[in-house]
Amino acid sequence: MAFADPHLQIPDRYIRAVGGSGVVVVGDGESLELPVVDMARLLDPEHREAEVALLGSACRSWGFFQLINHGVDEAVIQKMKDNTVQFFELPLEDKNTVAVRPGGIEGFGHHFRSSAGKLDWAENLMVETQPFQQRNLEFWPSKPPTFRDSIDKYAMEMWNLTTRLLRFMASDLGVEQETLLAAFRGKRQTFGLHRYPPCRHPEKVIGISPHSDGFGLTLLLQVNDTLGLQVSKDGRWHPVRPLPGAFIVNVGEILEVLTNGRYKSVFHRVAVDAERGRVTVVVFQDACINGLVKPLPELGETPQYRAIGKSEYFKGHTAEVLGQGERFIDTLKK
Ligand SMILES: O=C(O)CCC(=O)C(=O)O
Ligand SMILES: [Fe+2]
Repeated sequence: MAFADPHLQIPDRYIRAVGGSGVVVVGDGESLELPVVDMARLLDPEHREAEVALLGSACRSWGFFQLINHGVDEAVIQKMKDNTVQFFELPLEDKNTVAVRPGGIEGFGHHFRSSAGKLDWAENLMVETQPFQQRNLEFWPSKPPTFRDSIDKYAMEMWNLTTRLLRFMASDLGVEQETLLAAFRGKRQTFGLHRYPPCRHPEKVIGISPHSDGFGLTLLLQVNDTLGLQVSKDGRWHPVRPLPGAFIVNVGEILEVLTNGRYKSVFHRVAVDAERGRVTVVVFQDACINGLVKPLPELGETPQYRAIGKSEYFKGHTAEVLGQGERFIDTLKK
């Protein structure tokens, strides 16, 4: 595999003519930091109002924030981190026992390809974790032995965290909590575990090409402190400096549509480091209203997006017909 031997030439299918990790990033001094939302303050009646406003403004202006004091069981987080690292350290043949199949999404392998057919400098494991009946355990690694249990417990924690966040988002948006929760309840939850190996020429490759997330809400956990994630704001890439123990949360395209454009789903990408690998655990929470992607009725008096069926939406989102800087939901705008 290309990643294994640091002395090998970088294969052409990873090399980006333009748009490698070297492209303009804001300098250290001028870099804006992501907003930081404090769950302890959201839960404290004395600070709630101000913190809800901060959460709302983060979702409206950045589409991203860091979440501290989130209350997720630290032992469950640690197990998930350890098992993810142990899985990626397995020999390739072990990882390939859950290899992604042609045309499939779940499993281990390379999942992301730019429109020019170039590969991202990463290996990934994708598994669907909810609804329970839809779990394909054949794609859940049996090594390390505690991995399945770790995924199961982490899945539950992430759903609970999602419901906590949605309640405060509903409050910011001025909608009934239940209306927003109902759009997410019982829907798909997908895990994306990513490993970005170091690369001797990071400027020639990219860990994940620029994209905006297609589901409702994304909850990202950095397993180590290697930098890499960059968020687009005002036409420039801002490196995210993860706070110890924080989650990085971002608005997906479906949440943008549900809020009728109030919250923003923004482009982000991952740059690769020359010396250090990076591992992340990403959980995507899906949403829809009676099988449709459309604005919540309470917010959609004048809908900004036309309603579309779920399967048509996913076909559109995954099709490689969009140019750089375009999102599928922009094609739904009225
Ligand atoms: O690993 C990261 O930092 C970002 C991953 C990501 O953007 C994704 O999985 O959609
Ligand atoms: Fe993403």
